[in-house]
Amino acid sequence: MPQVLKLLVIINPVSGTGKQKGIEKLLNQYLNPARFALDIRYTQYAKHGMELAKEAIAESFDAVLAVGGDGTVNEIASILTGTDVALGILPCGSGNGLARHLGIPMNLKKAIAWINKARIIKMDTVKANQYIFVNMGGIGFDAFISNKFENMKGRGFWNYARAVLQSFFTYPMQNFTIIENHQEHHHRGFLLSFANSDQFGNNAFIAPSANIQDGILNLVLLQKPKWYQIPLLAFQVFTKRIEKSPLFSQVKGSEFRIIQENTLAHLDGEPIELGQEIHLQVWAKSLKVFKV
Ligand SMILES: Nc1ncnc2c1ncn2[C@@H]1O[C@H](COP(=O)(O)OP(=O)(O)OP(=O)(O)O)[C@@H](O)[C@H]1O
Repeated sequence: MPQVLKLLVIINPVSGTGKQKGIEKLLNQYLNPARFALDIRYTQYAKHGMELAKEAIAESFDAVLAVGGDGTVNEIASILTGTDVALGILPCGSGNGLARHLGIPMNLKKAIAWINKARIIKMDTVKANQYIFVNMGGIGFDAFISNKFENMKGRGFWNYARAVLQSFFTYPMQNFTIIENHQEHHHRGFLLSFANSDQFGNNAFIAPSANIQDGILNLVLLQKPKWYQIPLLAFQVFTKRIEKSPLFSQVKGSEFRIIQENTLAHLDGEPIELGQEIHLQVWAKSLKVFKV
């Protein structure tokens, strides 16, 4: 008989639009007790997820189930990276990028059933200066939007779309320098995404060929579309066809230095001051995650 896994459930009560209310009842009802022994803790303030993940390691839990959005996943994953403690996700955020990439259902009852039958695989994570991200980082327009979105009251897809529309036409192109193997390449672009997985969240595929198990980071440079190019670009983003766009270019590698004009970046959707120089390094197969 398979071993019962000691599972710490970490719930962010303020993530997303409140889908996590009632989650304890669902877990008690649907999580397989023959496979998981549960303990449940709530985050009480920003970054508390990191402290709770440290408790999971100190208390010899086998796995953590993150109940929240990409920010909560990032906090917990950044602590579990390089350890034997596995990460599962019950998606309750606005974008749920990594959860979607892993194929976790957005419906919580179905997501719990998914966890019941999942196995554990190892995925890559990425170091960006002294921080870790698991899904997507970036500079330029998407960093600007993540900062704007954080300061907005509402969450969810439509509020995110509103933030994008409000700034899209006025946000200027930026200079980015990409340094790989001592070779400098100068670019101008609208955004530069650091893609470990293929999507931002909400099935917006900025890097359709990115894979969390290949030891490779896809750097995607996007040019600013003219207004009449937006419908086709949006179609290409949501149908995994963006690589066909003339606005898209990409380099792949495991280590880069990036120089930007600004100091703002985002890591897994959370805005962060990373400075003008960013050192990106893939940490291959460093995080255990649940996957069907
Ligand atoms: N009890 C709390 N009170 C206030 N902030 C919290 C609390 N618990 C966690 N946080 C913070 O909430 C922030 C948002 O969390 P998260 O990213 O999971 O949700 P979201 O922003 O709604 O989803 P998404 O990232 O998918 O848009 C994180 O930065 C986290 O540190």
